[in-house]
Amino acid sequence: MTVLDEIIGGVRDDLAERQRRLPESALRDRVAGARPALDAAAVLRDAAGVQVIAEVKRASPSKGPLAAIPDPAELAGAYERSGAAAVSVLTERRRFHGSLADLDAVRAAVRIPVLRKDFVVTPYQLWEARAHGADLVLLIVAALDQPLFAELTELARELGLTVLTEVHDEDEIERALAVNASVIGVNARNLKTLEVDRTTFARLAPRIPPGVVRIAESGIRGPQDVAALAAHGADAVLVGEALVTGEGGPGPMLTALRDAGRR
Ligand SMILES: O=P(O)(O)OC[C@@H](O)[C@@H](O)c1c[nH]c2ccccc12
Repeated sequence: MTVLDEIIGGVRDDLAERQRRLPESALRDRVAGARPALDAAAVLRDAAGVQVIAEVKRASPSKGPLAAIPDPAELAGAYERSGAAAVSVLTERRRFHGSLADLDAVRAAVRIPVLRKDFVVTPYQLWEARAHGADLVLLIVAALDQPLFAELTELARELGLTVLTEVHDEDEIERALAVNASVIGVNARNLKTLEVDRTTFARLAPRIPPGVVRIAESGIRGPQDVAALAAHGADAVLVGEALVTGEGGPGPMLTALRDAGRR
């Protein structure tokens, strides 16, 4: 059993509990009354430089607790003021200490696109994402078989959500392209082993066709890493730990990351 399998087991248990409390039909009603999702793909590609998706991240399976983040809305506001293109909110509870309440708080606090970052394995979670104001949703190819991945991609699009399709090898890029993924995130962390390989983006980026938004995810420590990823064609970077643990708050680090990604 991999770490990913273990995480998904917990996600399914928590999900069953939420589904008992709130039927999908109630979520659908909420979605019908929600304001439409923002066009996030357009925001993530900007000729002026590498865009930063800043993550609200309290903890991770690999590092344990990172930051308490008592007020996610305040952190997200700081991200927005410091020039983040989008905010990622981890909603997984057991390993990342996140929640849909965090997503609600962040959604209410910022005008930029918001990503629901979780281990999505059922349509219900996509309805949840939209009902709670997400513009983007993460789909992890390694967590899904191809028919389910295709089904979730299609439903997400119907809901107006931009899919950030996460891959970590060549085979997964092929699977992403088979469903016409428009935004691909290359995760330097292998979710089955939790190991980070910082050469992953440089190796895989050439396999992603032009026209697809290319995002480098995980293990970005500071400006030097962003400069290297920019040279390898990253449109955006997804950063958690370096922002939530940075001295002097997230602002200075975010500014430095953006400066390093200028073109
Ligand atoms: O904290 P980091 O190393 O900057 O990583 C952020 C983000 O890439 C990471 O949280 C992440 C990427 N893909 C995921 C999938 C699930 C949970 C978390 C993730």
